[in-house]
Amino acid sequence: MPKVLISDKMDPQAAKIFRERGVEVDEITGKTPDELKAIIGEYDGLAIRSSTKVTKDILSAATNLKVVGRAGIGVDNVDIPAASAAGVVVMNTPFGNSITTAEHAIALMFALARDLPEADKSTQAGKWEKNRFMGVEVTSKTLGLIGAGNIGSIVADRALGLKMKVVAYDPFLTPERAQDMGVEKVELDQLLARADFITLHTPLTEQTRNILSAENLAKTKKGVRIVNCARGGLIDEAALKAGLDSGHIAGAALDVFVTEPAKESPLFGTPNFISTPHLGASTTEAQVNVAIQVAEQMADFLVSGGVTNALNMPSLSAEEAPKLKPYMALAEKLGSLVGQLAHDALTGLAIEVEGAAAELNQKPITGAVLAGLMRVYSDTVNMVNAPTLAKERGLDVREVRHDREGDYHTLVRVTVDTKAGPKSVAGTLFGNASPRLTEIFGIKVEADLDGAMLYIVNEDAPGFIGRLGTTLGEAGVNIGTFHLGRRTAGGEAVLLLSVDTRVDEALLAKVQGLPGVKQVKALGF
Ligand SMILES: NC(=O)c1ccc[n+]([C@@H]2O[C@H](COP(=O)([O-])OP(=O)(O)OC[C@H]3O[C@@H](n4cnc5c(N)ncnc54)[C@H](O)[C@@H]3O)[C@@H](O)[C@H]2O)c1
Ligand SMILES: O=C(O)[C@H](O)COP(=O)(O)O
Repeated sequence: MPKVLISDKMDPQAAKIFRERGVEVDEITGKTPDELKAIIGEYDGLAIRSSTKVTKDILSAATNLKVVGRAGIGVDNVDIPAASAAGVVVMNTPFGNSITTAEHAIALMFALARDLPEADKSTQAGKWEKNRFMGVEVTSKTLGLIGAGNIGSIVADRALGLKMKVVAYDPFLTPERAQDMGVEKVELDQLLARADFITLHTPLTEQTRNILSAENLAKTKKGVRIVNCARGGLIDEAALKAGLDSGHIAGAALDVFVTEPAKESPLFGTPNFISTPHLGASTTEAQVNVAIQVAEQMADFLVSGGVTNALNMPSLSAEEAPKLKPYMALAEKLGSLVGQLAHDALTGLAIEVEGAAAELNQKPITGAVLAGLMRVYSDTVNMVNAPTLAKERGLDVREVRHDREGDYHTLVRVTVDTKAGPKSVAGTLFGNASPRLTEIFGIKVEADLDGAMLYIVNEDAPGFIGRLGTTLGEAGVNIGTFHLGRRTAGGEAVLLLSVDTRVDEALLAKVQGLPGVKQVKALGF
């Protein structure tokens, strides 16, 4: 039974779903990094929000970990390259809290427009300062959206409903999408110059860090009001404070800070500054949504291999997973075979599918080939880290899908580019379930690739098989299965034997010494 740790506060629906789906679950929140490190080795899955930091150090102790599930959107608290290198899938729930966060941005915009927190404080202090608070309308004002993805587009929709004009800066926003959204796509400088309100909705990346820098804040319209419900670090907090103090910025509302929890900040106490403690996603509805989604996605992965919303692996639905499973086994065996026989000076490889295989999602097949192939270099390789390892080695990976009838109802072929030219192996599924090799380096041979095997290339000549059988027999090695193929009668032949005991170096040398033997190699699957 797979075991998951929920390490941040999550709606109880998550634990309920894990248990219903046959996953054991512990809910232990508030652990320090050292405490988490001490227990993480027990778990196959880790379900988090934004508090738990999944660092390289934590991952180094996570010896059983297969998946990190983020009940929410931002994954900047997860070291994704380190997770990928450790073969851990990282998934999030990209839509579950979008409406809630967009509503928080709109709420903060209104709070700024009418100075609601301060008005509330003064009223409850018995001051009744009716003449102190003079707000602004949002109707007909220009809202500048920085980032027009899921949340930004919901904010735009709500703002248009409030009769605002919306301009958006997002380099990935197409003109067609902007038109559909009813917003005007602009450059950042135009947005800064025109917006009465600015809301930020981008992830924190090297491109977006300090996107509202001192220089950019100076380009904003005097009296601008700024809302950040995305990520701390998008705004230079010191420059924001200076802009509020000088009166150039009429108000700012931050839900997120460079350092969280933000127990102190120069911004605290600044007039016209409002803050909330990273509450963007904190509604009952959003928390139920993300808890259900993360538990379903993680359980799908741990129980049936389905992959949804992964950031470091292609998607694979829970319905596709069982169909693809035998193909992934075949692909991994073919990758492993070429890896064991032809891994020297590889520059690239092509993975071709035809027949029934061509109707499936090819990405998991490619991932499995790479996992099998890269295992020659590292025994901690799996489908998550294999593509990165292949990239690091500069391998050119090509996927080809053939729309043609071949000799087999379904076929996967792996061709590696070697110094000696392309070398190809192919395989099919017997009974749609059982992987079978059909061709090795241009020679037709039908073989199971299973357990300990011997690969022998020899000259096709009478008496060889007898001599080989005697040599192995005298060494106490029992032959399980025996598969033979040849290029031409009397030409080059290939033998694939499964053996019940490991063939040691001394015996390999003996076989290599038999007349007509060109190559001998012990294989393992
Ligand atoms: N405060 C909270 O509690 C809370 C809740 C949910 C999400 N968030 C955060 O809100 C942000 C947006 O989430 P989303 O779901 O809309 O993400 P999204 O991926 O759907 O949208 C992000 C948008 O930013 C755009 N973008 C990327 N680089 C850009 C750049 N350099 N300049 C301008 N635009 C750029 C992308 O093209 C994309 O359209 C994320 O940082 C997320 O972590 C915060
Ligand atoms: O990216 C997100 O989903 C938000 O920042 C929400 O974070 P939280 O789950 O800690 O509330």
